[in-house]
Amino acid sequence: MLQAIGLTKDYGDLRALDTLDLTVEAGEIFCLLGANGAGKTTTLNLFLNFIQPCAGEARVDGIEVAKQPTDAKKALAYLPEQVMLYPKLTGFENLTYFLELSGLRLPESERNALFDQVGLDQAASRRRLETYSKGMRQKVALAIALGKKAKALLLDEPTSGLDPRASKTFSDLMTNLRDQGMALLMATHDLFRAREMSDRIGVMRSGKLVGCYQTADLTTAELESLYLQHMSEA
Ligand SMILES: Nc1ncnc2c1ncn2[C@@H]1O[C@H](COP(=O)(O)OP(=O)(O)OP(=O)(O)O)[C@@H](O)[C@H]1O
Repeated sequence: MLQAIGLTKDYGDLRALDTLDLTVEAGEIFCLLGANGAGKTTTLNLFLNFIQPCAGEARVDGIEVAKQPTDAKKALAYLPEQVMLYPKLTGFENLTYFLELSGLRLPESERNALFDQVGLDQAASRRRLETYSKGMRQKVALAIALGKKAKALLLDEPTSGLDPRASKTFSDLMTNLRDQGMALLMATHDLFRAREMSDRIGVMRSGKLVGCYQTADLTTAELESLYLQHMSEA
């Protein structure tokens, strides 16, 4: 569903992403780990067409992002570290507005059902977004993604700033989306949650994918040890 083929991005002399080859299948959660500046956000930004590759391709559902950005975008949803929604509108109004921007007019019952799916109760969905916690704002963004029937979800540092309970709720939601067939690519520093929710984990360093692991084969301690080993390699 998500495919990077020799994907490369330079900023002047700096190679921010170096010939990345990566596939995330439908029904899979792939977590990208790596130190600050390793190239995780650059990877997401290339899939989102926020930036252009210097070489290689990013593909979404077989569509080359740089060549057909509008079509690629239809299949994608994005959850940035800080969800950008309208603070003066309610969660429900935000959902309605963003779905309409995507050309979707769903009956109220279906919009309510989207909030049920992400675990935001109806009373809360009628409150202004400025009163929401980070976890609640994420739920609105996920309801929008579900409403759009996005096939793939890109996430940047989604669990930073979430308390342990909200983080666990978030993790359960992600595995639920995965089980519905969505492909999820997540940049994170949260080894514990990455280990808990993902199917595969990639470790990036200096723009390169230096390790790729099946999560089921690893304990959190083993993952941490592997991660530190990669970070200490010159
Ligand atoms: N617009 C830009 N101009 C110049 N350099 C950039 C730009 N955006 C990113 N970089 C550089 O590209 C490299 C990769 O950055 P990127 O944001 O992808 O890292 P990251 O792995 O997401 O880090 P973090 O964990 O801090 O979010 C870094 O060295 C960064 O300074």
